[in-house]
Amino acid sequence: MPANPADRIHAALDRLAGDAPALGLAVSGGGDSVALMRIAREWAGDRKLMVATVDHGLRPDSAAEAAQVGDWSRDLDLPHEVLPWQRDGQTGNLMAQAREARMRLLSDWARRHGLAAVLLGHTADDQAETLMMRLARGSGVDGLSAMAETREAMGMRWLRPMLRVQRAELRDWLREHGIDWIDDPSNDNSNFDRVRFRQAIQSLQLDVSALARTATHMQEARDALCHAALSLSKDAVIARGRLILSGRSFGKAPQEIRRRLLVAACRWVTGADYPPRRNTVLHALQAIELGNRVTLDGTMIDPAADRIRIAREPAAALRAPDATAGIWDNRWNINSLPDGHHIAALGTDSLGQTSWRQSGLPRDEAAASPALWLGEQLVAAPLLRPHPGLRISPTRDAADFRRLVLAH
Ligand SMILES: Nc1ncnc2c1ncn2[C@@H]1O[C@H](COP(=O)(O)OP(=O)(O)OP(=O)(O)O)[C@@H](O)[C@H]1O
Repeated sequence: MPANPADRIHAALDRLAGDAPALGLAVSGGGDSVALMRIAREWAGDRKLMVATVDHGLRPDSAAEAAQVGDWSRDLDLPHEVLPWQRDGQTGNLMAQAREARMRLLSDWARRHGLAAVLLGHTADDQAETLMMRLARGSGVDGLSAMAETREAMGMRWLRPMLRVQRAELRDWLREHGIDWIDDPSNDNSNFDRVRFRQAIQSLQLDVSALARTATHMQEARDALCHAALSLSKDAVIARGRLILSGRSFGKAPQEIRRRLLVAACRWVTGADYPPRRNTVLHALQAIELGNRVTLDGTMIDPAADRIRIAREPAAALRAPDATAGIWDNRWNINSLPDGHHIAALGTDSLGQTSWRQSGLPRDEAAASPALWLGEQLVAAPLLRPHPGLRISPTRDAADFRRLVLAH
């Protein structure tokens, strides 16, 4: 492995960015992202690089710091944009909100400019800290995989080409090249978990690269689990917004593989961004083993000897807001809804009873009104046959299911 951090980052950029013609750089002004900006600039050649700084407005100097990154970008002939965060009176964990807002602002910016991906300046130290924080929380293989070098989130691709380089190496590189950066005082504030873990790593003299390697081994183990779950998912059948898994191969698989498949199935049916809580999934797995019907995060799971059917839970579908066109219940594209019609759901509840409700109307009124039924049946009420004017298609297909099985 070449000793120079810049060479190693160039090699990582070759591997991760391929020949993407336009990339974004997220630069806070801290040492890591300033080094990334310089090193990516040397590497870029004919590629278009653009820089953005999110001004969270949480410290008095934040606007001046963002402007400073603008000056440094100009020196390198790179276009720069400041993205201000408008924090509209939200309460709760400020750091988590700031992180979420930063990713959202950066992904919107990157899409606006047609950028293929955004580069982030996380280092082996950030990876080691993340691993230790997750270890302390009792995380499993997924959590201990810490940060991936490439990731899709918020409709954007994120690349971390510096995960195998240590912060100290980058600081030396910056000093050697006479390059300035901004020291954020919150990086030393031990009120933050991450800072406390950083200090613990230092005081125990733990090897940051070895910790980061553990994260890489965990990623490999996770990939193997995903691969096993993917082979099992090949038996799945998709029918009218439902998934049917083969009961026989599901029953024979190890619990961790069954858990992954069930999480993916559940997310596929509902379109949820996040997986259901681990305990609720384990509870559902137990019910399946006993052959009992169970609900999980807005889905209804109906096990039988030879198949397990995962459908949208009717009560959850009925809570979805009314729609006249567009996407309904995060599952169906409704391109044309005939005049005077509205959307309703029909399904079976956990006791096997058919629910016959729609949009909160009493049954008699609902029966009298023209409605489109979605769910286990797709018909126009009260005629109980497909409405000729209806154009409707599912928002997800089998390829999306496979993507979810591999997602982390
Ligand atoms: N305000 C910001 N504007 C743009 N990008 C940011 C901002 N804050 C963080 N990032 C991006 O996320 C990465 C990781 O964030 P983190 O909070 O660990 O970094 P930092 O301590 O702010 O600064 P640095 O990593 O540059 O030393 C940064 O390297 C940078 O790519």
